[in-house]
Amino acid sequence: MNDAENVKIGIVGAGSWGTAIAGMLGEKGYKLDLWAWEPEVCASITEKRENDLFLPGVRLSENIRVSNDLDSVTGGKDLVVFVVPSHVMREVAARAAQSLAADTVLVSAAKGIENKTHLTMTGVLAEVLPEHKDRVAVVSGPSFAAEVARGLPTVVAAAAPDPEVAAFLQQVFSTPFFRVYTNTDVMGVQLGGAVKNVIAIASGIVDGLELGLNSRAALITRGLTEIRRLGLKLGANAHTFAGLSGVGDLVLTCTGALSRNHTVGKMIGQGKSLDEILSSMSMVAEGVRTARSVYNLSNKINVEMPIAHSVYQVLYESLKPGEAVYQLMTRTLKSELEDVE
Ligand SMILES: NC(=O)c1ccc[n+]([C@@H]2O[C@H](COP(=O)([O-])OP(=O)(O)OC[C@H]3O[C@@H](n4cnc5c(N)ncnc54)[C@H](O)[C@@H]3O)[C@@H](O)[C@H]2O)c1
Ligand SMILES: O=P(O)(O)OC[C@H](O)CO
Repeated sequence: MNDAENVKIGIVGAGSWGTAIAGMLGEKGYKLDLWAWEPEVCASITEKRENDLFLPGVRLSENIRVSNDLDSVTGGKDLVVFVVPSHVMREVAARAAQSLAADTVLVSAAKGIENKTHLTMTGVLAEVLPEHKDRVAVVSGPSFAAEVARGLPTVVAAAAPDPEVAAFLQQVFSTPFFRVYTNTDVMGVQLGGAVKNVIAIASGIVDGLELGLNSRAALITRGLTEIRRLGLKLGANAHTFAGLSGVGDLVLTCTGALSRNHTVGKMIGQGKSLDEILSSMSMVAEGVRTARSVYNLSNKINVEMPIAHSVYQVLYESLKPGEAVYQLMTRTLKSELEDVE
């Protein structure tokens, strides 16, 4: 593995998060390539040094070279960071296959679970790019792009099955305002990041219905129980859910006004329809699709996830938000210690 200073980096995806990561690594001194899907994003960054579609108001380092040509961004790199929405990860990764060098480390910075396969994003990358499967990692944690872009202190986890790969990523990504902890629990780190988006929709609904702070705290706590239950069934480490990618990201997304997932939930709680909400958004709220994956996956492997199921029913089966709350509150009474391992 190349030492962290001389690493050649490609970033695939110039939405708000890919652009913020590129900006941060560019400021750190890396000369890097950034792939944008939209020609207008490419033009905006090239001409104005700003991504006015997805991260307006943030001046981007001259070290970033942006392109619509995927192969030129992924070819000959030591590290390629995939930051596209989860529903296009498979298609974009497949397009990158021919240009990737054999020893390139692949990182997912996206948060989602694929609808058809129920794979996490590193699962998708490993399936599409099998020769890289031992070098697939994830960076995840409480990190609003807009705050990272402003240089506000942020702390996340980098997880890879190989601790050396995780340590390499820690060196590459860390700055005085972006601190990275390593982990080897790739499944746990990703489940925390993906499923918190579903719980954040529920939290937004509670806020939209003006149900108060007690409700929100309860939702975060019981939401974490659901995430951990799913994670343990899928082989994750329980400690990961007490960490940055677990409770850290869950609290941020359930309480932060910057969250797209929380915003979607809030508008639903205020009476808007999902179609109406999604047609007014250019950004992705991953929890909307992940709710479907979590519903089907948890049914398949028999994991009890009542909050996540309620979100699914509100989004896709016309359950009224107030009715969902009533159903959750009147479930069979149980012991809190049932869920402690
Ligand atoms: N924005 C954040 O604060 C943040 C933080 C951490 C993780 N993430 C995760 O990063 C991932 C990317 O989200 P984002 O917030 O950067 O995106 P965004 O919502 O800001 O922008 C949408 C992105 O989707 C891309 N896109 C849409 N259709 C596409 C297609 N067919 N092919 C390729 N690209 C397509 C657009 O080019 C753009 O990059 C998501 O999984 C998200 O959960 C986001
Ligand atoms: O805006 P959201 O809801 O997609 O959340 C963004 C990040 O995942 C927060 O860590």
